[in-house]
This record gives sequence, structure tokens and C-alpha cells, in this order.
Amino acid sequence: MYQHIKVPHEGQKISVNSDNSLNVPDQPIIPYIEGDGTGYDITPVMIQVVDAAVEKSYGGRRKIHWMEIYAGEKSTRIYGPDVWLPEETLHALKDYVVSIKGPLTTPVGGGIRSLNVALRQELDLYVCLRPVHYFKGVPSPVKEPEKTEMVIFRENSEDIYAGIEYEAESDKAKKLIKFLIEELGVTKIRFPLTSGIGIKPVSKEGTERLVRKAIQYAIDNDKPSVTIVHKGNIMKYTEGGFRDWSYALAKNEFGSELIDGGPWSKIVNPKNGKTIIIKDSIADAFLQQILLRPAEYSVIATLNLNGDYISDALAAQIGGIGIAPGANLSDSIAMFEATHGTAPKYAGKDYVNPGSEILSAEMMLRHMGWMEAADMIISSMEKSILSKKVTYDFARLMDGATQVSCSGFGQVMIENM
Ligand SMILES: NC(=O)C1=CN([C@@H]2O[C@H](COP(=O)(O)OP(=O)(O)OC[C@H]3O[C@@H](n4cnc5c(N)ncnc54)[C@H](OP(=O)(O)O)[C@@H]3O)[C@@H](O)[C@H]2O)C=CC1
Ligand SMILES: O=C(O)CCC(=O)C(=O)O
Ligand SMILES: [Mg+2]
Repeated sequence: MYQHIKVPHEGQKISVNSDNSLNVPDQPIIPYIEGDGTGYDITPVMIQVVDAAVEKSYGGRRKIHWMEIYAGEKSTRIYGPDVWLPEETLHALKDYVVSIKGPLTTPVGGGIRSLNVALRQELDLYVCLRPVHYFKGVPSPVKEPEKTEMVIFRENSEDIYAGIEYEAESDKAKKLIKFLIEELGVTKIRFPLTSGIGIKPVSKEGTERLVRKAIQYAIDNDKPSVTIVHKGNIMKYTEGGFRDWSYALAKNEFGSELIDGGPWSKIVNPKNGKTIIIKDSIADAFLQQILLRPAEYSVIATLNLNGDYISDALAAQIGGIGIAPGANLSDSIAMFEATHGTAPKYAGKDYVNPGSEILSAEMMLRHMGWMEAADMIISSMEKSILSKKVTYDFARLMDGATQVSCSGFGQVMIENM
């Protein structure tokens, strides 16, 4: 029994088999978090579009029973002023296996730590999967946006997102800095008395489980390369470790062989005999390469902070974060969410592009094996963009566009199914 979550009277739970495959009933209960800011605008539109795609694909045989669960500002209104992430929300996310969320606000500087990061850590959703795909007709700042076709595997559980950070001049910062200086002989903290200090854990296990998924994805989806993106020249034992453990995993688990003495290597895709190149790129150089030579990159495996930056940069190349979906995955649990945040200046105005959240739901439907409904969302998104009835973010860059609201774009999508 939940305190505030109302379980729908109809519908069943999705369950997980011992091999981590899913049992998806025809009438699953799917928990959703509305989200802060523009979450209020985009989440209902996403639900309407998904319901329409499911209804049109399966004629009533299949139906999602949505179950609202709470986090962020809405949670503090329902559970009490300090309850940002109720225990029962975590319980429902685990128990119902597949879920979707809107964006949640994180204050800069002080205040609560990120609820988005907390959800990923609590549920050990160690893969942040963010496909970057160009839809024809979307205005883009690059000349050939269709050449940007990548899938980001962002490590989602460690790096500086672990939140081990101490405020400048606090007792803990002083203690840690003293330890570094006196016990480890550190001499390079330039201003020890006024430094805030953070710790960046990056592990072999954490790297391996992420990169294993990225390489397997390349195999399953016939991709030509996996690029390990890191800043291992500067952060030798964290980002450099990530690179070295990644190459080692490719060799030990996928039988990769060095190309011209390495470190690049190649594996043979067991499914079709084609070559998959395993390569690496230093993060700063990578960020200019994706603009200049995007066609050379396909699957990207990277650490948490790099993945955060790269996600928004690549989204911009294909038209912006209004159309950038994502998933947070463990071996069994999946929580889908857009790449963008709460865009507070537009909150409650029925204004922003619901495309990222809708495409995140499309990924969710595909994850559930509901391919027809997922395909219908993709084809309707394509038609809707080509019809030039689009939200402000596209309309301001498109010749001859008709600007529609957030809910208006949802209606356009439903009409195009
Ligand atoms: N997973 C999550 O829940 C995430 C949460 N956040 C949180 O969101 C809050 C705001 O972060 P901020 O840095 O402003 O980043 P946002 O992603 O919220 O917004 C930045 C800009 O991106 C554009 N944008 C965002 N969403 C949309 C949309 N749906 N349609 C069209 N354009 C969009 C807008 O650009 P323009 O001004 O050009 O119109 C907006 O000003 C912070 O508290 C942050 O921590 C951030 C990222 C992810
Ligand atoms: O947690 C946050 O507020 C920001 C998260 C973020 O930017 C992301 O996941 O891409
Ligand atoms: Mg981000």
C-alpha cells in the first residue's frame, strides 16, 4: 500500500525474467513523474501522443495504465516541504520496472543535490543512453546535419556526479585538504585555505559494465565503430583508466585485435562478419571533430560529465534539446527521460517542444517490444516536422513555419498518425 500513489484499478505490472528479458502484459501499469518547470507542459502531451499511438496501433488490445508517482517540487507539495524523493517513489520505480520522467530542477551552488542523479544512483541505472538522430526538415546550425548519427553511452553512476564535494572553508574541506597535504604530500592546491574540493571516483567495474553495453549495442545494431571519449591525458587514473579498461575489455571479452600496433583495435561482428573499430578520442578534440567530421563517429562510450556535455552539444547539431531523447538503464530497470532540463522561463506557458519527452516514450515503447506504436511515433514526428507546424524552437529557424504550442504540436502529431 502506498501513502499517496494511486495504483490504477486496471492493468498489471511488467516483470523481469531471470535472463533480464521483460514480460510485458497488454495492459501494463507505467509509473511517470510529471517533472518540474516545463515538465508540467510536456508530460501530459507525451501521454496523449503515446495513448493515441498505442490505440491506433493495437485498436484497444493494448493500453497503458499510467500511474503518477512523485519527485521534486510536486513531491514537496504532496508529502511535505522536505520530501523531494519519497521512498515509495523509489519502490514503485523498482517494482514496476519501466517508467518515464519529466525533468527535475537542481539548484546551482547550494540547496538539494540533483534528484535526477539520485534516481540514477539509487536504482543503479548505470547506462544513460542518448541516441542522436536527425529528422529531415529540422533546422540545424550545421550544413549536413544528417551526417550526425550517433548513440551516446554515458556512464551514469560515478565520476564527479557521485557528489563527494565539500564547500570551501568548511570543516570537511579543511580536513580533506590537510590530509592531502600532510599524508599524501600534495603541493599543488594553489589556494588551500579557500578551495572547495571534489572527488572523482571512476572504477574498473563501472567502466566495464558501461563499455560492455556500448560494444554489444554496436554488434546488435550493425554499427561501424565505438569511440571511447575521455580526458585521460590530464586525469590519468580516472579518465585514463576509463580508456585503458575499455580497450582491455574489448580485447578480453570481444576478442579485439590491435590496428597498426594500437591503441585502436577492431573486432569482427559475430552477427554479420563486419569490422567494428574500437577507437578513442580526447574529449576536447572530440568536441571539434563531431562538428567537422561527424560521419566518422557512431557509438560513443564516455564518462558521466563528458557525456552530459556531449549530449547537449550533439543535440544542438540535429536541431536542439527540444528533440533529444534518452533512457537510464540498469540490467533490469529502465527509466526514460528527455535530455533537456526544466527550462523554467517557459514553465506553464504551453510553449516548449514536447519532442524530447515524446521520443523518450518512443524508446520506452521499443524497449517494451511495442514496435508498431514506436514506429508510428517516429513516422508521425517525421510528417509533423515536414508539415512545418512546429514549436518555437524550430519555427524561429524555419522558413514558412507555422508556430504551434506544446499541446498544439501534440495534436499535430496525433493527426499525422
Ligand atoms: N534530466 C533532468 O531532469 C535535467 C534537469 N536539468 C535541470 O533543469 C534546470 C534548468 O536547466 P538549464 O541549464 O536551463 O537547461 P534546460 O535544458 O532546462 O534549458 C536550456 C535551454 O534549452 C532549451 N530547451 C530546453 N527544453 C526545451 C524544450 N522542451 N523545447 C525547446 N527548447 C528547450 C531552451 O532554449 P532557448 O532559451 O534557446 O529557448 C532553454 O532555455 C536546472 O535546474 C537543471 O539542473 C537540466 C538538465 C537535465
Ligand atoms: O540533474 C540535473 O539537474 C542535470 C542533469 C543533466 O544535465 C543531464 O542528465 O543531462
Ligand atoms: Mg545535461
